[in-house]
Order: sequence, then C-alpha cells, then structure tokens
Amino acid sequence: MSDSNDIRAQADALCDMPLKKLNRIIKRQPIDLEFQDLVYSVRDNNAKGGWRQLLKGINGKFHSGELTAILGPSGAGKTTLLNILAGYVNVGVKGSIKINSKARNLKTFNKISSYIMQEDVVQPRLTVREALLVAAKLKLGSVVSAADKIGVIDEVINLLGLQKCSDTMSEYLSGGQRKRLVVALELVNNPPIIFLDEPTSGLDNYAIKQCVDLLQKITKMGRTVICTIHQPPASLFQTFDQVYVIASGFCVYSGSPSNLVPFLDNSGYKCPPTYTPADYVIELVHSNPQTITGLSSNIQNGRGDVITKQKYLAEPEDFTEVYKDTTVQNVVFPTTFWQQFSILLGRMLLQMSRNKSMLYIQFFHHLLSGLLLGGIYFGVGNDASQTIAIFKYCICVNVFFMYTHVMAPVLLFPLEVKLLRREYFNRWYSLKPYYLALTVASLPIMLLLGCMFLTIVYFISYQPFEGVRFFWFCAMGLSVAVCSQGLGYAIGSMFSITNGSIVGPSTLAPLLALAVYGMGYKSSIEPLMKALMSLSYLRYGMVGFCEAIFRDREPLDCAEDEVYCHYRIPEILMVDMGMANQNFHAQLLVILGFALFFRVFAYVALKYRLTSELSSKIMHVAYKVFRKE
Ligand SMILES: Nc1ncnc2c1ncn2[C@@H]1O[C@H](COP(=O)(O)OP(=O)(O)OP(=O)(O)O)[C@@H](O)[C@H]1O
Repeated sequence: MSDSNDIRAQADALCDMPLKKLNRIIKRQPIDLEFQDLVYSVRDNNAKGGWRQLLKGINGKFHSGELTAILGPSGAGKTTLLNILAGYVNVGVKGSIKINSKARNLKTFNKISSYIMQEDVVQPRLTVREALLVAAKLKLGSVVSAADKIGVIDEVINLLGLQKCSDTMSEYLSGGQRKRLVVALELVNNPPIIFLDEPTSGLDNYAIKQCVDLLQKITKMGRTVICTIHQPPASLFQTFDQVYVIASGFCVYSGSPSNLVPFLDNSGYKCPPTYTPADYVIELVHSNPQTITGLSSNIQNGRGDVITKQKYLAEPEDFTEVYKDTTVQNVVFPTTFWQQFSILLGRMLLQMSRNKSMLYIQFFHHLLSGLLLGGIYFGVGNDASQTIAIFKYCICVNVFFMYTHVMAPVLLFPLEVKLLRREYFNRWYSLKPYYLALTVASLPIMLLLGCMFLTIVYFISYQPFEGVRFFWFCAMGLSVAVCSQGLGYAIGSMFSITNGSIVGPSTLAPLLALAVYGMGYKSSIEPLMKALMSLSYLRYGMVGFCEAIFRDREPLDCAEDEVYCHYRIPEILMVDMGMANQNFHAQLLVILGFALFFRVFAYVALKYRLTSELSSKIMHVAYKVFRKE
C-alpha cells in the first residue's frame, strides 16, 4: 500500500516537473532505424528443410522522437525482432537494417544504442545514486569531469523520478523503481536509440502508465525508443507514436495507433466498441490465424506505414555525423582497461563488504570447520600410531578447500552473469578487466579465511612447529582453493544454478575418486588409470599436503608399550600410498597450472555465454560440419 502511494506521489511529482533536457550529457545525433525483408531462421528438426522461420520478411521504419511499441500475441516474435534490431542476435538473420538510410555498422551502432532486456537485474548492494555513479564513470569516462558526472546523475534521477529512493539500496527497490533504475543506468550516456523488452511486465496499471509516460519524455528529447509490450492498457494505447503489430513472424500492422481501427475496418474486421484496438487485433490474429496473411498483405508486411502525423523533433542527420561524436570516434570504450578494472574492483569490494551475512557465513564456516577437523585429529601430529590418521587429515583438508571454493561460484556466479549480460552488451566495459577484477576481489577473503582455517587445523592437530613446513602447508591449501574457485567459475560460467548444482558435484566426485585411487596398492596402478589420475588436480593436492606434512620428518613418537610402529618413518607410508619420490614444488606448480587453465577456460566460457553472436556462429559451424558428415 505504502509502495503504491509512493509510486503515486512520485508520479504526481513527475507530472508537475518541467520536462528537462539532459543538458550536461553529450549531444547525440537523432537516429532513424529501418529494416527491410527481415528473415530470421532457427534450426528445427521438425520443420520443413530443418529450419523454422521466426521472422518472415518483415519491414518497418522507426523514427527519432517517436515511441514505438511492438505488440503481438505471445510467441509472435516480438523479443526476436528486438534482439535483432538491437544487434543482440545477428547470425541466421537475412535482410537489411539501415540507420539514417545507411547500412548499419554493428560496431558503431552498439556504441550508441542501449538494450534493456526483460530481466531487470541490478547490482543489489549499491544505492541508486552509487549505481548511477558507477555507470557514469564507466560510460562517460574521463572526458566528462567528476562535477559534470554528478550533474548528469542528478538530472537522470530527476527525470526518472528516483529522488525519493536515490539513497535506497537497489535490492530494496519496488518493481517499478527497479525498472526505472535500469532505464536510468542506460540513460547516463544519452544513447540516441533505446530498446526495451517488456518494460512494463509485472507492473500494475498505474505503474505501467508511469513507465510509458517516462518513455514518452525520453522520446521527446529526440531519441528513438522502441519497446515490446504484451497488451497495453486501453488508456495508454494512444500515447504511443507508432505501433508495430506482429503475429507468427509477419507484420500485420505498422502505423499510428489511431489508424489501427480504420485499417482493420478496411481489411474487413470491425473492432467492437467494447474492445480496445490492441486487444482486438491480438485476439483476432490469435483466434483466427487466416487473418494474418490478409492483414500482412494489406500492410505489405510492414512496408506500408499507416501514419497520420509525423512529428520529428529534429530532422535526422546523416549517420556519418555520429562518427564525428568524440565519444564514438575510434574509441572502443570511453575508459581504459585499468580504469575499468579499478571501478569494477571498487564496486565488487564495496558490495562484498556490505554483504555482512555472506561474510559471517564464510567466517563461521572456516572457523567451525577448522575447529571440527582440528578436534577430530587433535594431537595426532607426531604420534607414530596415528600416521594413517594424519594421512586422512590431509585428505580432509584437501576436500574442505575443494568443496568450499567450487560450490560457492557454481551457485552464485550464474546470478552475476545475468547482471553482466546487460552491462557487457551495452558496452560499459570489456570482459577482461571485469574478469580480472572478479578474480582479484575474491582473493583477500579467500586468503585470509583460508589461512585462519589452516592455522587452526595445523596447530590443534599438533603438526611440527616448523615455520617452513607451515608455510608450504598453507601454500598448498591456498593453491587448491584458488584452483577450485577457478573450476567453480568455469562451471558457473557455463551452466545455470540448477544445472550447475548437478554438474558441480558430479565433476568433483570423479576428481576425488581419481585423487585417492591406487593408494595402498603401491605401483600396481594401470597406465590408463595413471593417465586419468594426472587429470585430477586434487591428486596433486593430496600429494602436496602429504609432502608438506611428511617430508624430511624425524621419526615420529612411538608409545613405550608399542612393540612395532610400522609408520614411525612417514616415508614408508608415502611409499605404500604410491606417493614415493614426489617433488612438492612440482605438485604446487601443477596445481597453479590447473588454476590458470580453469581461469582461462572460465573466461572463454563466459565470453561464449555473453556473446550470442559468437555462440550462434559456433553452433552454425558445428551444424554444418556434422551435416556434411
Ligand atoms: N533460438 C530459438 N530457437 C528456437 N525457437 C526460438 C528461438 N528463439 C525464439 N524462438 C521461438 O520463436 C517464437 C517467438 O519468440 P519470442 O520470444 O520472440 O516471442 P514473443 O513475441 O516475444 O513472446 P512473449 O510475448 O511471450 O515474450 C517462439 O515460438 C519461440 O519459442
């Protein structure tokens, strides 16, 4: 209730507010977007020829200074069309897309357009103002002074009616506020063309009106705003400048909202007075698919606009002007690699420090696990009758680092990928500095808590008071942690949380089995198994921990009443466990090699996941290769 009052109050304030131009923001050229004979096909084994056309030769023109709504029944192809127009999907697309009558140059277009996807995820532990500041730093670069960046943020906050929640953490924003924040984040660099996929989904009618009013305001500053919308409320339908209706991949109407009813009338379909035109056309094409062909041919599949008024605020200029814009000209990103790295690292560390529950959970997990493990193996360190127990203790320490650091990114990273997708596609930063910042940001907590755990288990279990031995024991533990985290990121980059939570443990189980395979069988391990074992980084961890604890040890203490202490000399155990003559430093180096491999693999997987063009291209090539075979 209070939330809806809040929305209402903000909306009233917004209506009273004079329309502000984003005066401090770099001026951009107006953009007209035109597409002709757009066909998009996807692989479908059930379809004729093995391909299914999702868009069937559609045409259209969206103007600057106009708010265009793409309407249609569910599954009509609205998101598909928006993905293609925004440049998010390119492979499998035929036809032409023009910007101000010139063929679209995707690289330049990506720099000047913004795509707000349906998932309106935001950085949870930043206030609205902080989130905007990060966006401004990344998107405006050092060309714009710090004072002007603050000015831009204030203007955007006012424009989008976010004043009252400007100091609220993003995770506590209402659905409508979150959507406005996502729009605000993309507005800071004043993109001349903005795509929004279902910006009104999940909002009540009042919030939808507020959202559409906002889009109108943005549009009237000369931008081209194109959004998909499921079924606009009757009161809002007329507020769009242009509606573009698609059904089953065909365009069945393109033009001003007021002309939809006469168009349907002329095509032989009378809109009953009890219906809104949008509801009627959607129901018509849904209930009677034959109408699609007739309507589509009457509108020439989008070629014949039915527009009564054309009210551009600014005449679109030649697209070559856009290249003269200093922020676009030959600049890949407005900020350098290291600027991006430091801004992103700062954002990650700030959010981590605010995630108190996560910090407490991690702290107590390490503390309690250390006390438990230390307690189980209390005082075994120099006891010759407990050499096997010390060996099991090494396995436990290895397993602790493996599970702790693999499973956390497997479960958490997929959420981060959703956030990353929008920012990366809208060219806030490149993936390399992001990935480096991600790696560096996780290190302090990992190293600190890892050392705490290792100290507890080392000393409670009475391992030798030798600085060098303790150092190598810690080095091995932290290396296994870094390596496991890399594996976790690799899995988290490739799979959703659901799939990752299955893939993670199913990857770890064989790795663990291979790590301990053959222990107690001396040299009787088959060559194939030896080769497989060499693929398990945990095996190197196992050997490394045993080496750190057992190598160059004085004979262990044997109880006076003990007649024979078989493993008094730990090297005998190492021989029995198939770990004789191993080099500790070699184990450490191999683990670090695995860590590097997993990190690079995770980076490539992430790039593949984020770049739909790259993934589609690979799928296309793979399909062609297999088809030939
Ligand atoms: N990559 C793909 N492979 C196969 N089919 C796809 C692919 N992408 C989309 N489709 C199919 O294309 C059709 C159009 O999908 P799209 O998401 O564009 O619909 P939409 O109009 O946005 O629907 P909604 O309003 O429900 O979001 C759907 O039937 C969908 O299943």
